[in-house]
Amino acid sequence: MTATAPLSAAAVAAPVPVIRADEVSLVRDGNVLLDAVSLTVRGGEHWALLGANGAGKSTLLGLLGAVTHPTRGSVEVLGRTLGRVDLRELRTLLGHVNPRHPLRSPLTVSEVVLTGLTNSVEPMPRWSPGPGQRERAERLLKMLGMGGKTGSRWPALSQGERGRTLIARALMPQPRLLLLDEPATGLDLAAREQLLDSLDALREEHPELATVLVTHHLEELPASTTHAMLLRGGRCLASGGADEVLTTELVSECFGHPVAISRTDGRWAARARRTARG
Ligand SMILES: Nc1ncnc2c1ncn2[C@@H]1O[C@H](COP(=O)(O)OP(=O)(O)OP(=O)(O)O)[C@@H](O)[C@H]1O
Repeated sequence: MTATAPLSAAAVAAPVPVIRADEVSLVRDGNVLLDAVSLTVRGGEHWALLGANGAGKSTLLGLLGAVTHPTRGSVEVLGRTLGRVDLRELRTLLGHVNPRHPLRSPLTVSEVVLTGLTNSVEPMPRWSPGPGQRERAERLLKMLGMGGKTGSRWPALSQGERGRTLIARALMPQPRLLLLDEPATGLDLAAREQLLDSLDALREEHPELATVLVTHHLEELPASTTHAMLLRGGRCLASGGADEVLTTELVSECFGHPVAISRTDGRWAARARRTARG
């Protein structure tokens, strides 16, 4: 397989990692935003990317989503090296959910989801979806708990409903990897739980799909999370199986604060550790 061969169904089915970032560094204006970070994500793996504000989580997500190029190191998507292949082609394999989706017009939920096929914010002029595509949009919305809202208009949606609509939109081109940047931020308790249930359902229905989810809060991790990476100051502090990485010791070091981590019914929680008062 050469780096420049066109993507084929056979290549997509090949047992190569969905994404492999090898010692990636990113320098902007002389600042090292990421320093030699390596991450390999395989089909069916669900990664949590955690770290304090400014740790480099969104920067790494941008590299994984083929939005930015590394200053050093390499990123391979299904064995194709970023910078050597057509980015537009690679991006169809990567669903990126941006919570700041810049949509202004009052599209319906179904219309927003269908823009995932043209990778545009607004519907493309002179493009209309086929019946199979409409049916897929409806099916995804139903799986994400939005089946009763397909005709609702974007400006009238709650933040949680928008988030789930954007996940359905990102899934339209059948990506191999879904990148989720703080999907639960700003959601109330019920909306967060609905989102996490939807992510668990999605992962069950699409066992080949890989995901990388950025968050600050362990409570925002779905129970189906399999792996985790902790970033601190642009460096990888720990990376591997979720239960090996999401420990009291490592998470405390990552956030520079003593916390105690627990896991109940598959879900994680963090609380500050009490320090002895003198
Ligand atoms: N274009 C840029 N030029 C210079 N510095 C940048 C640029 N983009 C981001 N940074 C800096 O890089 C660091 C990492 O930013 P990034 O957004 O990746 O962090 P994050 O972990 O996602 O943070 P947060 O949790 O606050 O969203 C921050 O200190 C940020 O100020």
